[in-house]
Amino acid sequence: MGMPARRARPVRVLVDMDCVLADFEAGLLRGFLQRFPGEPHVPLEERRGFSAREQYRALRPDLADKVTTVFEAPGFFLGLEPIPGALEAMREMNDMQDTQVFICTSPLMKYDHCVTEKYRWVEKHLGPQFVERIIVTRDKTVISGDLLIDDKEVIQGQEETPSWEHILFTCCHNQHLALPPPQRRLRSWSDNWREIIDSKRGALPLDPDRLGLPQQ
Ligand SMILES: O=c1ccn([C@@H]2O[C@H](COP(=O)(O)O)[C@@H](O)[C@H]2O)c(=O)[nH]1
Ligand SMILES: [Mg+2]
Repeated sequence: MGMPARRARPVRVLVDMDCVLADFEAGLLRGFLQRFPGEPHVPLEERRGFSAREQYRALRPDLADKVTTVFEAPGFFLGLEPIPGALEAMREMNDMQDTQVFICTSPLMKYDHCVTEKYRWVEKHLGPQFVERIIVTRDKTVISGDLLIDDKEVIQGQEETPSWEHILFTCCHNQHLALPPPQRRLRSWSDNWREIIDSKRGALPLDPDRLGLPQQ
């Protein structure tokens, strides 16, 4: 008979929203061109660095505030298109055994529309079961997880050694970066995200059931 089966701890995956699930960069460029036709802009192939605001500032100082008005406007976050393959990947990940999925996203400081629209976006594209999985935080380092899939090249906060491994999700603004080993990339949702999740299973405390070892 033996002892009741004990399961291994699930792998907890934190998935960023802007540029990973929702196409922030394409929405921003589209909105900028509509709002400020005739002004210089940064084509997606030329985006460098996380902050669009700073790159527009470098192009011409007054463009920093102009580009910011685009992503602070009502309807901006709700209107973003899903990143190709993201919704299917999230549903599949959520159905995987021994896997917990959370959406981990940072709000704007000017949060009026951003926060509610992020919730509405998730409900619209992924459904209410994912709304329960939203974590909104300006500091992702204090959230515990095994993996954080995020397009931001450097993620810093109060916790110097976050529990998660940061997987850099490729986006126009980070595609040129050479990553310091052993940092890993996910090039798109067609890339090997399942393998990355499975690579974390070996690092978890071993399940005696699966090894045939006596349980304590
Ligand atoms: O130039 C920019 C570009 C983006 N933002 C905001 O940062 C967060 C990104 O959140 P993540 O969770 O890291 O994806 C989002 O609120 C963007 O609007 C910015 O402030 N300036
Ligand atoms: Mg992001």
